[in-house]
Amino acid sequence: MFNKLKAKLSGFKDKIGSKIDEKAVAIESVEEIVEEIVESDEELESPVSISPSSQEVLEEKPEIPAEETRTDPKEESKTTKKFGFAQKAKALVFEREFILEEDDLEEPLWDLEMALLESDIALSVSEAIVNSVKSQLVGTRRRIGSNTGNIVEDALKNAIYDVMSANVFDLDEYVEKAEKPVHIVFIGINGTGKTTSIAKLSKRFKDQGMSVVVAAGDTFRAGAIDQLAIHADNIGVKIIKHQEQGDPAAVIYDAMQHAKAHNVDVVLSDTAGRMHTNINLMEQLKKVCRVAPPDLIIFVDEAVAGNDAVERAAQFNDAVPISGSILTKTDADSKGGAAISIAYITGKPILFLGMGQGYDDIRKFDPQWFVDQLFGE
Ligand SMILES: Nc1nc2c(ncn2[C@@H]2O[C@H](COP(=O)(O)OP(=O)(O)OP(=O)(O)O)[C@@H](O)[C@H]2O)c(=O)[nH]1
Repeated sequence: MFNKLKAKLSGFKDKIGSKIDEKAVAIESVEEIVEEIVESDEELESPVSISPSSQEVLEEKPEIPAEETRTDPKEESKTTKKFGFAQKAKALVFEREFILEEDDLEEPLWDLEMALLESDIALSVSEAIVNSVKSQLVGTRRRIGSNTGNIVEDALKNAIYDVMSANVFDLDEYVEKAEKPVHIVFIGINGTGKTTSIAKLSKRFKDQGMSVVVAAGDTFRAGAIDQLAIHADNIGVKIIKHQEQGDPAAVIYDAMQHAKAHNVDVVLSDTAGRMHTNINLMEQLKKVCRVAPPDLIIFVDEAVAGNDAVERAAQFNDAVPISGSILTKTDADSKGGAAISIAYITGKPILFLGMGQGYDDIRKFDPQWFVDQLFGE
């Protein structure tokens, strides 16, 4: 997953890491070391070992408050047991520090932006990431340990996390608290994985102890109703269906009536795949939303479509405001562009990632997990 993007980010990290090494200068500083709190008399009598972080230790004896010397020995013992004190020493440490100027980063940042664009990350998102990395790295005096790569990695992680975590939304929490039945409509173009995602989420809700009905609102594509019926049968959830070419709004309305009559928790409505440019089908979608108003509209597209998926999400969002997206086929996506861009561009969060064809191959989206994947082994 995302292997090409990982390699590109790693290349940037190495480049800036070498630049930092080039610019870093050694500095000396005195550091106060406070050793562990001494808890008892016995420990007080034994010498306390100090392991300074560098060559020279400037000694400093433990300080005992003057009035303690006047107290009864038993009381003193109690006092030290109760409060203890810290063993202190000062060490002369050698560290390195650096300041990166804008000039130092100009070329690597340009390369980073190109790498992000080649990974199908939308232009405005690439710019946001590059600007964030720049503002984190340029101009501030920073001290470094031995690993310069961590400084760059942290800057990249922060930048990518920020663009991905727009309006994070917890679907499980929403469904748990919402008035039932919760109605979720799935939209998107053909073949991106709407039906499969409905099947995966049906199983997920069922595993959480909820009752689920699926509505076969894709009356347009031959075989779509049967496909959903097979999933429903495999998972053990009820399906509401009409004839092919029937009115999807009527099917979905019936599914909601059934759910209300039988205290069903969640209704997941399939719809026919459509291009956002197909005016008739978009009108049909609006009709579905009028007749059986959804609590949530989830846009489904495939991660492998990259920028196209992001543009489609934005256009669908203009037609019928989406609540969030599911990106499918991330198991086959080496670029990661759609996953990184879609929340930033639509202002609506990614809710789940499809990661395979099995019913359990769905993962609740967590931007931190995603960012960690990009820098993991
Ligand atoms: N590798 C992989 N394949 C997936 C994933 N999600 C769906 N698919 C496959 O993508 C193909 C299309 O999935 P569907 O669920 O039929 O797509 P759809 O959007 O309902 O298609 P239409 O009914 O034509 O609108 C199927 O072969 C799925 O098994 C995924 O996360 N990973």
